[in-house]
Amino acid sequence: MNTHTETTRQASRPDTPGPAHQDGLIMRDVTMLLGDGEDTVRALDSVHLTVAAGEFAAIVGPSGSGKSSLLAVAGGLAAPDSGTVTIAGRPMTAASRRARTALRRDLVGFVFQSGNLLPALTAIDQLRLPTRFASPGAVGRDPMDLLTEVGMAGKADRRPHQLSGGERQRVGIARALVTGPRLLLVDEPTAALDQARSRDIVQMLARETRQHAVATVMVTHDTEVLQYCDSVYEMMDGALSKK
Ligand SMILES: Nc1ncnc2c1ncn2[C@@H]1O[C@H](COP(=O)(O)OP(=O)(O)OP(=O)(O)O)[C@@H](O)[C@H]1O
Repeated sequence: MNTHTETTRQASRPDTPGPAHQDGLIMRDVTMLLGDGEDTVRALDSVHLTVAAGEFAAIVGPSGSGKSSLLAVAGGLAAPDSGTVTIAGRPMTAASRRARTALRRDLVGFVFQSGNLLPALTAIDQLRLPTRFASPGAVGRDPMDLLTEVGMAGKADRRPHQLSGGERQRVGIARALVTGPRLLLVDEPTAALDQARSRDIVQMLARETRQHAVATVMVTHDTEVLQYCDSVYEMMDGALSKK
């Protein structure tokens, strides 16, 4: 546990203390329709999901069942047709589009399938970039400390093409964590990795989630890594149920 970061976080966000679940993600009765006319799809159908700070939740389900839609709405990238989304006590769905963008920047980290790194930047600069856009007073983490934590300190000056798939994913995860998010949304992090590297990456996500009290939601097709998660949900035709 990074005591300094935790203390600073409490001190700088006096409006969000309380039970751990209030510090995490709460989705209540969330419905989102996509498409129009006869082609309308209920991408999310009355979804309820609570992920506490420090909890690592996994979402599985067939292609087209609504998993990406769920991540998009949870992270404030898309607005649902009805229902509410709260992150660390902040109501995302009640916020204007502009306010939602600011909340997303301060509260949410995204990790994509292949790391999604910028080709021209070194590993350390991938982490420095988001800290430049953070709100004044935002609680961030030191880029080099974080690279060390994910085992990438020795390759801080390498660009993405000089890294393996697993190493790129480590940098992508570190980048998502550098602004000190309260919610981490992870989309198929092991899709391009072999089994051993997949385990390493998911174990690292589990450790980061607990040590830094982040609420983490990971979409995965990889049932092998579910053993490292605290809760597992299944998405089916837009409806979410606990497994
Ligand atoms: N822009 C859109 N317009 C209309 N329908 C859409 C749109 N985007 C997605 N959909 C539909 O919404 C449903 C949910 O899609 P979503 O991408 O959330 O599923 P998914 O579970 O993430 O799939 P995958 O595992 O293949 O990524 C699908 O039926 C999809 O065809």
